[in-house]
Amino acid sequence: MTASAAPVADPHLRFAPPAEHPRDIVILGSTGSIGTQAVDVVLRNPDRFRVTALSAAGGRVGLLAEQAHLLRVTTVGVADPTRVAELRAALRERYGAAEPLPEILAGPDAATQVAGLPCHTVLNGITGSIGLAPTIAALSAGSVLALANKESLIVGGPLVTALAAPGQIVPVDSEHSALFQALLGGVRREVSRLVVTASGGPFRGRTRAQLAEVTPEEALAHPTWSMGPVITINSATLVNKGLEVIEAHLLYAIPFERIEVVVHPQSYVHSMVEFTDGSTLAQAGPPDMRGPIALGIGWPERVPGAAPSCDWTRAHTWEFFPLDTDAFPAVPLACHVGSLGGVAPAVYNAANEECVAAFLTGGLPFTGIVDTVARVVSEQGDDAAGTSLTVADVLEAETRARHRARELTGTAGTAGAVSGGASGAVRKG
Ligand SMILES: NC(=O)C1=CN([C@@H]2O[C@H](COP(=O)(O)OP(=O)(O)OC[C@H]3O[C@@H](n4cnc5c(N)ncnc54)[C@H](OP(=O)(O)O)[C@@H]3O)[C@@H](O)[C@H]2O)C=CC1
Ligand SMILES: CC(=O)[C@@H](O)[C@H](O)COP(=O)(O)O
Ligand SMILES: [Mn+2]
Repeated sequence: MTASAAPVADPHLRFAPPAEHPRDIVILGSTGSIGTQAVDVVLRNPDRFRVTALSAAGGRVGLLAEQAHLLRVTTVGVADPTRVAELRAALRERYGAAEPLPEILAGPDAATQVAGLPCHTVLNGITGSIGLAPTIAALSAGSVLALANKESLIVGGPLVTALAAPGQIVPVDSEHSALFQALLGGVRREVSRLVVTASGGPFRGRTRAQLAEVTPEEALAHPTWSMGPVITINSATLVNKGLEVIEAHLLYAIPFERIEVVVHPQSYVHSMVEFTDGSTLAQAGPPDMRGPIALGIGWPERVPGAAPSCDWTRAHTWEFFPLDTDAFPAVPLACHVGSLGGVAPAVYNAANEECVAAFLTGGLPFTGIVDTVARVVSEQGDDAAGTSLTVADVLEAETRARHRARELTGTAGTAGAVSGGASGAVRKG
């Protein structure tokens, strides 16, 4: 895959005009881990941010209604149309009888419609490749895209990078926010390597044989971050780090050979940029996503007190280890699909989303996740690899990969992925 010559995330460029306060923000996935932390950042900074619209799948309508009321939004989107009556009742309870309710958009395209509303910045905090259409809508509307939903960039690949103007995407993923900040230390031709840190997940140090019997409960116990279930399992398999290497390649137009992963169990150093003169710039802070979220929606300004800073009065140690790719082959597999390009990253991601669902429901052993993804990639990853990509290509590749993953895991006919994927509609299962 050749990344576009101009990086879509570039801290030296300002896509939007100088910030006006308060800045209008749209939050997609507002009821999730990223979304609730974003709401927290906004509520603590009412002079800087005004949220105009929210969207969610529909699993937590009480929370969604509470957020809508607290933020006084004009529009609420919900992907599952069967939850509208409950949402309206929850809104009415909070707004009282007299006050008009926000407009409700419902159905599989609700998030995409919300993403296309006029605003300064759209924060995409949806989980899974179902975030692709909203990402495209936000970019097409000319908004800044504060991107947590890495899957949309990865499955869309050159489609998304071609649509984004240089500087239009501001990363929210902690590693990519760190790279973004460290890249300010030099110009692109002076960058020699991107070094992406990985916590190593709850099973760091185990051999492949020791991974065979681990349970969903153990895999959901991330050592340093509290996140939604899909990314938490992805951190345990290191698929998250594989996705993040592709994400770094697409955001910063750096070839895979110059992107490295290093295991750093404390999750204080969020990533590093090495420059041609041998100097390395690292970005650090205690693991707290409110920092990258605030930077993503506030860029180019920093939000004072957004997240705690390091406590240098206390002795502590930061360790770094090489990645064990025998126990955790997801990262080299991701580099392989990233280099193939075309739909190969979409196949990797779609198969993984299905396998994570199968693992969480007890239908697949932990090591079966990446084994199955590798099998689906070997069968389907070369299809349309490296060719120009359309949304239809991505959706078709995803459907085939999901189908094959379900066949291989024996979950065909079940509810499937936690998020329905780029071609799906709403949260299932
Ligand atoms: N959590 C974290 O710290 C980090 C997350 N990320 C990335 O951010 C994204 C979100 O992760 P996270 O917050 O952990 O996930 P969660 O599972 O906690 O939240 C997902 C959110 O997406 C919503 N959603 C799901 N499907 C749809 C849909 N079809 N339309 C609209 N909304 C939908 C959910 O709604 P509902 O509540 O109704 O189900 C929920 O609000 C992922 O891409 C993840 O990889 C990246 C770095 C860190
Ligand atoms: C907070 C964040 O950005 C996550 O993507 C985090 O990086 C997950 O931790 P791992 O390093 O274990 O994947
Ligand atoms: Mn991350």
